[in-house]
Amino acid sequence: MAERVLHVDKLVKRFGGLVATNHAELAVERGSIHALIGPNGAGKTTLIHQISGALRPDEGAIFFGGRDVTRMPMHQRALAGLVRSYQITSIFKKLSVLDNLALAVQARTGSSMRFWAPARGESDRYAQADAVARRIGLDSKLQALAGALSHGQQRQLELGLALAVKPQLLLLDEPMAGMGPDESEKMVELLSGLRGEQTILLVEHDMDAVFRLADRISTLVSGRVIATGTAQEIKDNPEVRQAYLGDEANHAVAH
Ligand SMILES: Nc1ncnc2c1ncn2[C@@H]1O[C@H](COP(=O)(O)OP(=O)(O)OP(=O)(O)O)[C@@H](O)[C@H]1O
Repeated sequence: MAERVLHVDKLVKRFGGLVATNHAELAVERGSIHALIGPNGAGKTTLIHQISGALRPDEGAIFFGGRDVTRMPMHQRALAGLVRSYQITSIFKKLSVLDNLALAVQARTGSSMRFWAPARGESDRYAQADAVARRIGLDSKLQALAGALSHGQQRQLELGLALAVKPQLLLLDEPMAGMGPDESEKMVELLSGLRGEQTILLVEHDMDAVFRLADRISTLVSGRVIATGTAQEIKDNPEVRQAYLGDEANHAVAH
């Protein structure tokens, strides 16, 4: 069995009388793209917040790289490689694509204060930034100002900023949100290209994208993970289909 990067064990989160996370179980394997789906209000955001450290669970545990991080503050989790996109760096619109990426590389290497570091440090950072630009399909836009990019390209750059930090696990919250069909398609292609080399836990409402991208899918209903499996197993699962009845996503699940 592949190594588990993340293991969520019987997690419980209550808001007053509401059980938003109900003994949720989740295991993410290294190198996989794992999607978390569920109807509106199922508790996806609440679960992701507990994994990133923004919210503290009432019961249960979260293991990251085999280490219990349940009580670890958010910034320490990020330093350990558990990174939510937008958490560490955000786009500087007046800087070029390449400069944005070089700054994100620097955020990881933490060398901003080492002004006496050899000049090679800077050329290394730019070489790494250039490599990330190619992975996110912006290698023809290296000198463009980030603010001049299209909406879809800015989302690609945001993905690049997260990748530049070299996370052990990247939490991606709705990467396709607000995108048109062409931009979504581009993002699906880029994320597919990361398969095997970047572990991703993805929350996404676009079921078509989820079914194409995810190696494994966990379905959350009323705070509980009712099923985990491949896209086909999830599509064929009667409980999942039942949970989506009446939801706009039912169409996507049923096809
Ligand atoms: N801070 C809070 N205080 C009280 N209730 C909350 C809070 N945050 C979330 N909830 C409730 O917890 C439940 C789960 O919400 P959550 O936002 O995690 O679901 P979701 O699956 O992310 O939904 P969506 O797909 O609509 O974004 C909902 O009933 C929501 O109203």
